[in-house]
Amino acid sequence: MSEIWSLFGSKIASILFMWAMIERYMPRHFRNFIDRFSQQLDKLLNPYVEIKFFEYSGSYMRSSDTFSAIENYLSSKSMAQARKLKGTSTRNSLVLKMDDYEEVTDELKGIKFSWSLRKIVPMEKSLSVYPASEKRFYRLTFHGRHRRFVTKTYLKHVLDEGKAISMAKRQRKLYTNGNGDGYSDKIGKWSHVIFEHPATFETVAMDPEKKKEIIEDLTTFKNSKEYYAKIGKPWKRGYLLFGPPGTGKSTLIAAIANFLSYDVYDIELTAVMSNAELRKLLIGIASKSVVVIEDIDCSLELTGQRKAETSEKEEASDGAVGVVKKQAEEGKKEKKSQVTLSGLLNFIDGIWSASNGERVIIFTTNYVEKLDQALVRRGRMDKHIELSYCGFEGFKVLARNYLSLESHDRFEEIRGLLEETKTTPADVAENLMPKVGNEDPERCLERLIQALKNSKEEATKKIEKEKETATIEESSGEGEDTEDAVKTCSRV
Ligand SMILES: Nc1ncnc2c1ncn2[C@@H]1O[C@H](COP(=O)(O)OP(=O)(O)OP(=O)(O)O)[C@@H](O)[C@H]1O
Ligand SMILES: [Mg+2]
Repeated sequence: MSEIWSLFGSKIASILFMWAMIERYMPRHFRNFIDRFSQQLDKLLNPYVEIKFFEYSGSYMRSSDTFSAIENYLSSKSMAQARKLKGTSTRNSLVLKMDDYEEVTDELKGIKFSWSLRKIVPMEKSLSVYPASEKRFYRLTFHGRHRRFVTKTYLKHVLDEGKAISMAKRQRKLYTNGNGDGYSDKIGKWSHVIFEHPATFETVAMDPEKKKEIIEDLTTFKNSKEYYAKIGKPWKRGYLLFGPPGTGKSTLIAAIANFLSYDVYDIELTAVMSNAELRKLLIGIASKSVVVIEDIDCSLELTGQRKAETSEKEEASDGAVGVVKKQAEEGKKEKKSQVTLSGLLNFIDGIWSASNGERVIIFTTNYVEKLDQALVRRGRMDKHIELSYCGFEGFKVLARNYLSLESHDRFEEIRGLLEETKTTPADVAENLMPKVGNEDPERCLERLIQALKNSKEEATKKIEKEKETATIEESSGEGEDTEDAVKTCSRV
C-alpha cells in the first residue's frame, strides 16, 4: 500500500513540475487557448453559477444592506432547514440565523436555488491598525440557464422580501418637532422616542364596514408604488379624521401606523415658527411614515386671530391688570407661529412633498366645519373619516377588548341605551375597564348601564330645559315684535 502511495505522489509531483515548465515556456497565445478550453470544459462539467454577497462593502467597510436583506429573507428557511443555527438577541426578541457553512435551498416559480453562508479567513496577520477579520458572504448557486431569471426577477424578489421583513421587524419611532422654546439647534429638527402604541384595527371600536374600507384603502396604497409612478403622482395619501373628543381619532392613527409598520411624525404646528422651518421638517421626514397634525383647527391662523381678538377685548375691560397682561402677551406674540395656510398647503402637496414618498398624512379635528375648504379638498385629504359616538358594534369590540366577552344577556339592553344616547367610545371604555384586580364583568356592564341611564336622563332634562327656554324666548320675542311694530308705527 505504501508503495502505491509513494508511486502516486511521485507521479503527481512530476505532473506539477511538467505543468510549471509548460506554463513558463509555452507561447502566450497557446496558453490563452488552453485557459479558454479549460473554462469551456469547466462550464460543460459544472453548469452552475455562483454569486457572492459580502457582509461589508465599499472602502469604508459599511455593513451591506443587501447582506442583511438576504439574511432576513433566509431566516425562516434557515429555521426550517439549517442544522446549525446562531442565536442573537435584539431589543424585543431572539433571532435565529444559519451558522457559517450551512446551506439552505429556496424555490421560486419551480426553479431551485441554493444559499450558503461562507467566510474567508485571513491567512496572514494584518499590519494594519485594524485587526484583519473574516469576510463573511452569502453564496447563491443556481443553474446557468436561469441566469436571466436570477438577475431580472429572483434577486429583486429576495431583496424586496428581505427589506419588507426588516421593515416589519424594526423598532419603530415616534418623532416630534422641537419643543418651540426657541433653542436654535432644535429648529427644523425632529426628536424621537420608540413608538410602542398597542392599538390595532382589531382593538379600534368603529363601524365594521368603515373599518374594512380603511384597511382596504391602506392596503391598496401600500402596494401601489408602480401605479403612483405611472400616473405621475407622489406616493402619498391624505386622511382627515374628524369627530367629537374621545371618539378614537388618535387611537385610529396609532392603529394605522401599526398596520402599515410605519414611523409616526407628530407635528406640533404651533411650535413651527415659519413656513421655511416647516419645509425643513418636511425634508427630514423619511419614507414609510405617517405624518400627523392633530387638532388642525387649533393650529391654523384663522383660529389664532380669533383668540387674539378676544384677549384684546378682555384687556380693554380689565384696566390696569390688562396692561400687565398685555405686556406678557406681547412677549408671547413674538414667538407666535408664522406658518400660513399656503405654507401648510405646500407642505402637503408642494414640490418638496414628493421627496421620500410612501407617506400617509393625517389631520384630525373636532370641528370639521371650521377648516378651510382648500385644506381638506379631495386630492389633498383623499379620505374624510368621521369617528362618531359609540354604536353597538363598537361596544362589542370594546367588550371583547376589556372584558373578553363575546356576548351577554345584558348586551340587548346596552344596545337600546346606546341608540338613545350620545356616548363616546372613550366613556364606554372607561366604564368597562375593571376598577379592581379581578372585577366581575357583570359589575362592569352594570356600571356602564348605569352611566348610560344617567346620560339619557341628563339628555332628556337638557332637551326639556331647551324647550322651556325656547318658549320663553318666543313669548318675549313676540312682545319685542309688538314693541318694534308700535315704534315703527309711531315713527310713521
Ligand atoms: N374608537 C375607539 N376604539 C377603541 N378605544 C377608543 C376609541 N375611542 C376612544 N377610545 C379610548 O378612549 C381613549 C381616548 O381616545 P382618543 O384619544 O383616541 O380620542 P380622540 O378622538 O383622539 O380625542 P380628542 O379629540 O380629544 O383628541 C383612548 O385611549 C382609548 O382607550
Ligand atoms: Mg386625539
